[in-house]
Amino acid sequence: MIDITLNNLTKQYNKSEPAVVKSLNMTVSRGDLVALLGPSGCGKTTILKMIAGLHSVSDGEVLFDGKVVNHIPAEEREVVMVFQNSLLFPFMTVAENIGFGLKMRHLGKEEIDRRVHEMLELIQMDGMGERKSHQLSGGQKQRVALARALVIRPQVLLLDEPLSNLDAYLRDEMRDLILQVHRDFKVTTIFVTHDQEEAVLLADKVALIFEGRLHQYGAVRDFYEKPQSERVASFFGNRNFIQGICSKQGIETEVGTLQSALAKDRHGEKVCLMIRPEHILPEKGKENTILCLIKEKIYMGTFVRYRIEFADNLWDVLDSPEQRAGYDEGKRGWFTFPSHRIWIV
Ligand SMILES: Nc1ncnc2c1ncn2[C@@H]1O[C@H](COP(=O)(O)OP(=O)(O)OP(=O)(O)O)[C@@H](O)[C@H]1O
Repeated sequence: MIDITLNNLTKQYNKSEPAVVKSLNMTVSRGDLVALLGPSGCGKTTILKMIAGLHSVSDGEVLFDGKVVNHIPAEEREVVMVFQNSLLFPFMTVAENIGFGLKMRHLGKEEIDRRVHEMLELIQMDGMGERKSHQLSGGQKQRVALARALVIRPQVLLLDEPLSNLDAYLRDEMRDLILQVHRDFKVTTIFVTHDQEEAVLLADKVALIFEGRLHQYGAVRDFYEKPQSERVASFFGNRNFIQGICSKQGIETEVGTLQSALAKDRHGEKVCLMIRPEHILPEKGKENTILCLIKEKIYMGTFVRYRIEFADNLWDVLDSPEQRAGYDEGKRGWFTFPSHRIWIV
């Protein structure tokens, strides 16, 4: 296991175009499982490839355990990268595919057989070692690709969209396998994804990237509860924002004065408030109560989602399936949220 530090890491592919990764600073501690999350084209794969040594660094540094590795070639970095559609060698069996890296390192046949067998057990494909890649399902190919990467016992595992393109069942299986691998092999792991759900399902920590810049880095929970900007909150599915100005009485908004302890000591400051959908109750409360038009009501099985409108704002509310208030579409209803549930972004 090693620590990875990115120090002002920058990548500019073409001099005539802006950098695609811009002065990125972050540390992935040994044994962490980190998601690089962001929309398509924000530079995630480029970052991963610079860590792997597959792309040069335009400026800044990649450090492994405090040592700069910028000039160390990919094959000497003890890093493996598994691509989304990692191709297996079609002319080789599953076992030969998995053992390939060990053969290249000139290990003896017995040792190779033993470690390949270990890997086949790990990916629950014992007995399938003699199959060729065309005889495998998509999920099995992905597991073999992971085993082929891990068999050389790398210090760092880099994964490109590991759960994408898998149906719900295979997604859970692959997730369990990656978590097991991470635990058993104690390997520092970074994966890239554009899918917030994939990041949340798998990662301990998330690094959210927009246009090559790091916008927030930390525990998954903080992205929901303490997003650092409206953009970060929106990316995590939140649409409940309202602008206000802090005053002695609370926060003055277009729907009246809202109460929040966070407004204290911020008199006169303009703020953007966020309230999560599950923290809004469909009832008339003592404070922070708004009368809204029910634009939409959808029964989702485990919860009911209201889309509510007030003073040009469109918010989401999640309620239990028992629907305490039982508001109907097209009608008006009271909603409230406790002051400690307001977050200032
Ligand atoms: N080899 C390259 N030469 C020039 N530009 C490149 C190269 N590779 C990537 N880019 C550009 O760099 C930007 C970031 O690409 P990158 O693949 O790192 O993004 P990403 O966040 O991983 O996207 P996606 O989720 O779609 O894979 C894009 O604008 C892309 O066109």
